[in-house]
Amino acid sequence: MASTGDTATRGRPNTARLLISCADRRGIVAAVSRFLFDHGANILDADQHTTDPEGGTFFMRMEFHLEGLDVGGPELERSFAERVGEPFGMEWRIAYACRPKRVALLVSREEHCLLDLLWRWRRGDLDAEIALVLSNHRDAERDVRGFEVPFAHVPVERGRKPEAEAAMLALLREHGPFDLVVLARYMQILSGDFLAAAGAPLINIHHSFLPAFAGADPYQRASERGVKIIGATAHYVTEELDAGPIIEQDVAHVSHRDDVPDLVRIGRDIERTVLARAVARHLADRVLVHENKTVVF
Ligand SMILES: Nc1nc2c(c(=O)[nH]1)N[C@@H](CN(C=O)c1ccc(C(=O)N[C@@H](CCC(=O)O)C(=O)O)cc1)CN2
Repeated sequence: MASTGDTATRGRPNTARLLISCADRRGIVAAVSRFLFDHGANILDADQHTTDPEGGTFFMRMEFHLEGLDVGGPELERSFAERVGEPFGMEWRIAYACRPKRVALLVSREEHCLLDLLWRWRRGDLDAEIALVLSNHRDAERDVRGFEVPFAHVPVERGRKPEAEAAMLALLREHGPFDLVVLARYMQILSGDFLAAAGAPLINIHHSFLPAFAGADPYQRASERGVKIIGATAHYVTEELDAGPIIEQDVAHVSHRDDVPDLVRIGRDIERTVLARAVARHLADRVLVHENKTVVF
């Protein structure tokens, strides 16, 4: 399992990230680099990927210094659209790293992923502002308040999930805007209406190596199947349960000697590390989604 070092997301101040996807063709890298050069940008990091040089899809991430730029953000974006974006038929955006992204965390009873993210944030290893924790239980309340983060309890009563989701959306609006909502072992299925209204992408940590054992109780089902590895998967949340674009995964070996509590215990470390990696990559604008898959730079 990789070290936690790869979850640090200290953004470079005064930089921006240009993210691009488009039909692959010759001249894209040259056009983007020339555009940035012409506007006085100093490129700090460049990465690209193509699914197929002949007719595939091209992806690019360029990180560059804003210092020395001859125009401001809005004019830069207007100029990029005219000179590069439209001629190449690009889907693109520019993310400015000047302000930390605002993050809300959702949790149910299992607190290991929540606390891991809060500890990384307090240590300065997560370049974000964690501005709200929502939970359908009160178990984490005392710990969250210890981090001086607002905590709200929104119970989900049987047959009254729409009311709970409405209350959660109101709290997200009150404490927002948010750039990301993280389901840190939040164990309620969210409706499509909630996802559409949340106002930010959502990342979930599923406690199995998807697509195996999607849904509830994956460790119980894995044990019954006699698996020799268990895993965790961080993915963007879609209306279809545990079927969103996968961002990060990892596994650990287990054996016939491990019962379900052992799998749960071993799984906790995988879950929290995988989630932290996925959140870090999202916060660093390193994840592009195409169809139901991701390109992670
Ligand atoms: N729309 C989505 N909502 C959620 C997703 C998702 O991918 N899309 N991921 C889940 C997390 N999860 C597994 O990782 C999961 C959570 C809950 C359940 C489930 O069956 N929940 C029951 C109630 C359980 C309870 O009351 O304790 C339910 O919601 O009816 C399965 C998988 C988070 N949400």
